[in-house]
Parts: sequence; structure tokens; C-alpha cells
Amino acid sequence: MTMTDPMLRVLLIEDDEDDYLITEDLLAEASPGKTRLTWHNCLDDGLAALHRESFDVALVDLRLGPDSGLDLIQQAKNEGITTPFILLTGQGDEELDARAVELGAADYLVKGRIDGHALLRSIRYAIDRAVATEDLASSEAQYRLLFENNPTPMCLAAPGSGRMNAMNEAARTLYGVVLEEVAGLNIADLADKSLTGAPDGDGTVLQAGAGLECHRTRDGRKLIVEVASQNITIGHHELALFTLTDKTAQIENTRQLKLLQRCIETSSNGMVVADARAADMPLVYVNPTFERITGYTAAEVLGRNCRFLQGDPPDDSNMQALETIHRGLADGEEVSVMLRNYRKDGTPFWNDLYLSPIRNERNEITHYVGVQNDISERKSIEHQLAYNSSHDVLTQLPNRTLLEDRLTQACQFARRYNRHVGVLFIDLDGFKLINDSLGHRIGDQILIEVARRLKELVRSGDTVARVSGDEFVVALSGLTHGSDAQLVVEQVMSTLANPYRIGDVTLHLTASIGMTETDGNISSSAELIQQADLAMYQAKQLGRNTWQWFEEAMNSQASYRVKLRNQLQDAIDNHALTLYYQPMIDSRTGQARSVEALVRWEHPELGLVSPADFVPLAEETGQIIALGEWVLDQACRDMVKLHAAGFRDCSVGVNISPVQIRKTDFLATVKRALGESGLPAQALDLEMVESAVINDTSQVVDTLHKLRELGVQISIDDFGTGFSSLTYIKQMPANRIKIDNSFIKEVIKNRSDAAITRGVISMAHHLSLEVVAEGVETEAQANFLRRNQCDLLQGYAFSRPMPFEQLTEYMNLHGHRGAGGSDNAEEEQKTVLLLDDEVNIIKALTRTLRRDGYRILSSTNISEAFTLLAENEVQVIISDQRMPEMSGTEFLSQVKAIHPHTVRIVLSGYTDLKSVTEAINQGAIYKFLTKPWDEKQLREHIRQAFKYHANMQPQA
Ligand SMILES: Nc1nc2c(ncn2[C@@H]2O[C@H](COP(=O)(O)O[C@H]3[C@@H](O)[C@H](n4cnc5c(=O)[nH]c(N)nc54)O[C@@H]3COP(=O)(O)O)[C@@H](O)[C@H]2O)c(=O)[nH]1
Repeated sequence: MTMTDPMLRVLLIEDDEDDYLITEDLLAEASPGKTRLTWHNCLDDGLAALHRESFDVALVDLRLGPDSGLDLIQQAKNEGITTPFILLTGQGDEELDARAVELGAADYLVKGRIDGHALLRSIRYAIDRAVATEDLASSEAQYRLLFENNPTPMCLAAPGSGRMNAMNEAARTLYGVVLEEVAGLNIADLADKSLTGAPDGDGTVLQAGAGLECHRTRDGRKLIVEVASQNITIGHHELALFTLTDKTAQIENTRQLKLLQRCIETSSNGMVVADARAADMPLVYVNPTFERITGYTAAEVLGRNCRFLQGDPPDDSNMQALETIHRGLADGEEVSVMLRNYRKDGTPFWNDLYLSPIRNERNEITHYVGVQNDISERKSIEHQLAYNSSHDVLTQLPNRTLLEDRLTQACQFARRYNRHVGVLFIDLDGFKLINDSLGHRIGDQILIEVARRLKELVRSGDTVARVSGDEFVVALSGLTHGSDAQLVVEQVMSTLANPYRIGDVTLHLTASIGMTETDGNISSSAELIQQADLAMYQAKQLGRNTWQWFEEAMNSQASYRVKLRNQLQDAIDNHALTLYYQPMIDSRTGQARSVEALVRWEHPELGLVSPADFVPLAEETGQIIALGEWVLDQACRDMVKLHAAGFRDCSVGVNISPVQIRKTDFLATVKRALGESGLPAQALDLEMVESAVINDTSQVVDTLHKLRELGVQISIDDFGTGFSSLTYIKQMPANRIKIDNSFIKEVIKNRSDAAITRGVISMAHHLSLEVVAEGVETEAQANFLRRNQCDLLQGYAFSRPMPFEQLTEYMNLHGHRGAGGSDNAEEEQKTVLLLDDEVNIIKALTRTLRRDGYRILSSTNISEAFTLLAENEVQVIISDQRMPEMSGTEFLSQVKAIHPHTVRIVLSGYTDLKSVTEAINQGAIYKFLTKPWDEKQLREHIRQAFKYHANMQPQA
């Protein structure tokens, strides 16, 4: 029955026509005119009708000729026919009834037992059921469609076992599962089994009752899934419905966003965001660094345009930068500018600002982000560097670069206005000495003071510059005449000569000044400085503390010196130097027992160059250090060879420049030379002029003492030409004095020279020093010197300086083949005299010293001691201080005068400081030892005393 056809359309498939007629009657009786019955009498026709037409119900007889109504129903169902069936049979049969229902028949009626109403009721019931079943099927299909096509991935699984019942397409796509696989899956198969515990959702909000799980797709991709489940019943089945929302991308995005936020928050750059669409572009975000740089809090600035940073009134220096910003804003482009901004407290800072537009998907500018960097510190360093590159840090004076600049300007001015420029090159005399001896702190103070005095002296348009350590330049501009510079130089000289008071120290300084002048027509300002420098050098040569004008000839001298200096450096580097040796002859034996090493330069063009020509230059340039080291090393090596040839007692004198000895590592240099060559320290004699210690006492004298302790010998060279001050001689722990050849030259004719020579020999001997006469050219000179007990003679009379190869030959003829210092031979002669009025002390001392094998003489009274000294060769005397006849120091003072070569020691139980100090100062005693004595120490003192004596003595 349809809306268009109100008749009930009934199909009867029945092989018995009577039954058809009966059925027709029954229907007509029960529902007259309301049914339309169609009859077919066999299975095939019935089925064809069912396919062809639409019926509300089909009544099917059980027996259809050879066929069964049940087969028809089954076939019809199989072929998709949904028409409800009622099975008609001739008899009741329960089994048949059940089978019919099983096949989908709506009812089972027994023919002959039903009336029209029952039939109609059964038909209506069958139709209703069919409609209900169809409705249900359609609703099921709708739900399946909804499930299958739901965009949210979903699964249905058995609640207990988790066996998968269904997975919708979204879920299958998500996990990469094909439909056929679903039945074999378990809900647990979706989870990532390598991980335990819930993943970090990074604050992702989940629906109530849901949880996050780590899952894996079939191809191994990791998923973070929000899983929610609920139990549902479908049909009579209890099922769990899982909704699986993929949160992987969302969580990753959240993480990225948070990271980005943290970066912005912790950035060392200030960051601001302004809303480009709101009126006046207010700030909508500032990061903490912005707050730190500017001093404003976010709350104070959000909603405001950031121009408040530009100060009130706005800083004019920002004009150009602001223009760039406005242009960038108008063009929607990025800009980078440097702004002078102001913090909340009003202090300015340099803001290195980078402004960039942010666009939305439609390419519209929505915001501007500004990245700011406080570069105030960098700016100030740049400023400082710029200043330092043109100024001297210590004195704050312009340096050479700025000086040259100013000189160039001064020359331009001079050319234009017909004026002159004067340049004074000032070098402080002996400043290095002050620096080295009093320390850099005092040196620096002096330089600052010099700078101050010079600045005070010149006019404002003039320039005072510091061009190196102790060198200053004064540039005088706009002079009417070049010679006007002379007026200034005199003032400079006298100003600088005023005393310098630095703390407790008062110092006097002079300066050597070179001057030049120009009318401005020069090729470069550097040339002008160089001219003044050359003139200054000339002033130095003239004895310092003076000034000198530049002359053209100085240029060629200077270039010769520069050439020579370079060539000398090559000679040092390429070992083009050589050593000559000149023997020193023992005046008593006539044998050579010492030699002096004298350096020579084998110059490719000039031939053999004398050290007199290049040593002073090397001293000036500092090349003497490398040169001197080479000489020392070579001399030690040569001497070891000479010793090996049998001349073991021969020592070598090496000239040491004051520049060398002042170097703090000089001691180490000597030790290294001795160590590397194997030469005994006693065989090395360092010859130095007395001026080496002048003004520079403490450090140099200390070094000399340490050298003496090593056993190295010290000679005072060129004695008589310098101060010949006894104070210096006393300070220098020397063994020898070398009388300068200027005294020897005329010694046999000139009474003064003879007197001086005799006096020096005598004084030296009284100081237990050996004397060498230099420049002995004649036998007569030699005889005079011998008669006056000069110990050693050196000069052309015996030999000129010669190369080492010749020296060996010379030594074979004139040298002394020494025993090489056999300890036993020396010890046999070692005699010590003990003087003490207490016998027990004598005995105790004898016991102590006997162990060292000395010959021991002793006495308890002074006159006997004098007798013993006259009769015996005594080297060391130990005397008591408190004796009845006279004090020990008095006794030893007398002994010194008579037996100067003895080594004299006081051993005392009490200390009269005054007499002891006097005795020591007069050189009467070598050591002052106290009673009671430490045996070991005493023996060591005596051993040292013998050694000291041996070193003092001319070698036999
Ligand atoms: N710092 C160093 N100075 C050195 C070194 N080698 C040499 N010098 C010094 O150079 C100066 C010149 O030395 P030189 O030309 O070698 O002259 C020496 C002798 O040759 C010369 N002499 C020797 N005997 C005579 C003589 O009978 N008559 C005479 N007219 N001259 C003679 O005297 C010079 C030795 O001088 P001195 O050193 O003072 O004993 C000179 O000052 C050398 O010191 C070096 O390696 N380092």
C-alpha cells in the first residue's frame, strides 16, 4: 500500500486455483474493495513477479508443484527482495513454522483454518514488520554512514578484550590501516609500545575524561593522540567507542610557540611590537629586556607610541634616523637606524633599532616589530679607541699620527700666510736609567710632568706630542721667522731642567733637543719630524743637555748609520762576526795566563771592521745584546778548546757593555754560556768599565756579587778614564783592574802617568786586586811595569789580537800549561793561622779544621802570631776579637797592611759593632763569625775563604 495506491497489493503464489479463489474471497470478505490480489501458480512466475512489480505482501504456498515455498522465500531474499512473505500450508507443523521464520517469513498460516479477518490481520502485521525492519535497516545504515564518514578518527572495540570491531575511515587514514586489517586488530595495537607513561601535552586542554597517549602509525610515525572512550550498546552488543584526536601537530605548535615566546622574553635585545592598524601605532608588547634597557615597565608603555623614548624635547641628532623610519613605515619596508634614546631616568643611550613590518595572510601590515640593542658601551669604547688612536694614553698628548696631521695643517697655514713652522724633537737624557733603576712608576710620573711643563710653555695653536718612550715633539706653528723656534728651545731646556719631585724622590733631568724649521714647503710632515730627530741625535753626540739645528749633512750620516745598522744585524744573524784574542802576560813568569776576546766584523766591502766603529752603534740600537751573547758563547767555547789543549789555567776576558749588564737576565745568560760550554766559572773574566755601576748601583752590583759567588772573575776595564771613584771600585766585587792604555803610552816619559800608574798598582794591591796594564807597546814600558809589580801586561809588545787558530800556536810557545787546579796540590799548601788567648778555643778549632786537611798554625798571643806570619805562607787567619794586647780587628788591620793577600776572619764571643764595621769597611776583615760556632758552617766558611784567596791570587 502506497500513498498513490491505497489498495493493498497482495501476491499469491499458489499452485491450486481453488485455494486462490478461496483466498480471493477471504480478502474480499475482510476488506471489500481494498485489496488487489495477483496470483501466480509456480515458483518462477512468482519470483519474476516479485522482481517486476511492487507488492505489499506475498502469500506463498508451501507446495508449489515440484518446488517448495520455502525455497522461493530463500531465493527471493537472496536476490534482495524485501517484500514480506507469509507462508501458507495445508497443515500445522512446528518445525516448518520455525524454518519459515528463520528464512524471514513474517507469518505462517494454515490453509482452511483461517478466516478473512485473520488473514488480513496477518497481512497487516507482516507489512508493519517489514516497514519496521526497513526503517531499522535504514537507520542502521545512516549510523554506519555517520560513523564511517565522521572526520574524527573513531574505533569500536570489545570493552574487555579490546578486539577491534570497527575503525572509521578517518582512523584508518590516520593510522594507515586498510579495511581488511581492522578485524584482526586490537585497540592496544595502536599504542607506541616503546614508550611508557603519558606524553607531555605542553598544557594542551583535553575534553573531560580524555587522556593523551603516544601512538604509532603502521609506517612507524609517532602520534600524540587524545583518546576518549565511552561504552555503547549496538544491537545487543556492549561496545567501547574510542574517539582518537590527533594532537601531534597542535602540541608541536604549542611547543614551538612557547619556545619562541621564551626566546623573545629572554632575548638580550629589547623587543617591541606596535599595532600598525590602530591609530598612532600603540605598543602592544614589550619584552623584559626593553624594560631593563629603558627603565619603563610594560604597564607604563603599552598603548603608547614609542616616540616617548626620543626625549622631551626630541633629540635633534635623531632627525636623519627618524626620517629613515618614516620612509620605511610609508613604504612598508624594514629599516635599521641608530637612535639616541632616553631611559625613564633621563639618561641617554644609543639604540641600534631594527624595525620590520609583520603582514597577515592577505599581505596587509598588521604590526611592526622593533628589535633594539643598547650599544652605548660599544659607542663609548669606539670613542675611546678613536681617541687612543690619536693620543698617548699616559700623557694624553697627541701621538705621532695626530702630530703629523697637525704639522700638515701648520704647513698649509704657513704656505698661505707666509709663515714658518718650527719643530723641536726632545729626548730626555738618561731617562732609561731612571726608569730601570727607580722603576716605571716614577718614570711614568716624570713623563707626565714633562708633558705638563711642555704644554704650559707653548701657545694654544702649537702642538706638544709624545712620539715614543722619552721622546716629545713640539710643533710651533705660525712663526714669523723660523729662527723664532730658538727662543722656545731655550725655555724648554730650562723648564725641563727644573727638579722633579716624585714622592720622596727629587730628580734632575736634562734634554737633548733637535730643531728644524720650514716655510711649509716640505713633502711630508714625517720628513720634518725626521729632520728634528737627526738634529737631536747630533745634540746627543755633542754630549747631551744641548740643542742642535738640523743640517742637510745629517741626512747622509743618518743613512750611513742606518745602512751600517742593517748590515750589522745581518752579520749577527749570519755569524759574520769573529773573535780575536790578545794574550795577557804574567810580568813575573813572562807566560801568557789570560787572554782578552775582541770581536771583529768581517765586512764584505769594508774588510775587518774594528769594534770601536760598530760596538757604540750596537749599544745604541740594542744590537749589543745579541752581539754580546754571541761573543760570550764563542769565547767560552774557544776557551774550553784551549783548556783541552793543556792550558787549563788560562782565563778569558770578555768585554761586557753596560747595556748588557743592566739586563735583568744577564746572570742567567752567563750561567747558560758556562753551562753549555762546560767552561769553569773561574776561567771567565768579565771586563766592564766602572760606569757600568754608576747611577745604577743596586741591581748591577747585586748581579756582580752573584757572578762572583759563581766564581766568575770581574775586571774593571779602562781604569783611570772614568770617575775612578773609590766608592764605585769598592762596590764592584772586582778581582782585577786594567789600567787604560792612555796612561801606559807615556809611562816612561811622563811623570804624571808614571805616578798614576804606580799609585793605581799600589792601591789595587792594597785592595787585593790584580793589575793589568793595557796597550804595552814597548819593552821599556814592560820593564817599568814589571819593576812596579804590575801583575799582567797586555799589548803589541807581546802580541796583537789574533784569531783563535793562531792563539793556540802562540800559547804553545808562550803559554803556561797548568796543573788544572788539582785539589790535592792546593790543599797541601793551605795554611790557616789561629789566634786566641784561650787555649781551649785553639784546641777546639784545631779539632774542627783538622778534618779538612789544612796545615794549622796557632798562637795565644799577638807577637807570636806576627812571627808565624812572617815565617810561613799563611792564606787564612782566624783571630779572636777580645785579646789582652789589642782587639782582633786591630790586629787584622795591621796584618792586612803587611800581608795583604791573606784572608782575615774574626771569631768573636762578643760584638763591638763600631770596630767591626770599621774593620769590614776598611777591608781588614773578610768575615765576622761568632762563638759558639756551628762546626759545619765554620768549615764551610773556611773552605770559602781559601777559595776566595785562591781566586784573588795570580795563577802560578
Ligand atoms: N762590548 C764589547 N766591546 C768590545 C768587544 N770587543 C772589543 N770591544 C771593545 O771595542 C773597543 C775596541 O777594541 P779593539 O779595536 O779590539 O781594540 C782593542 C785592542 O786591539 C787594543 N790594543 C791592544 N793592545 C794595544 C796596544 O798595544 N796599542 C794599541 N794602540 N791598542 C791596543 O785595545 C783594545 C782593547 O781595549 P779594552 O777592551 O779596553 O781592553 C774596545 O773598547 C774594546 O773593549 C766585545 O766583544 N764587546
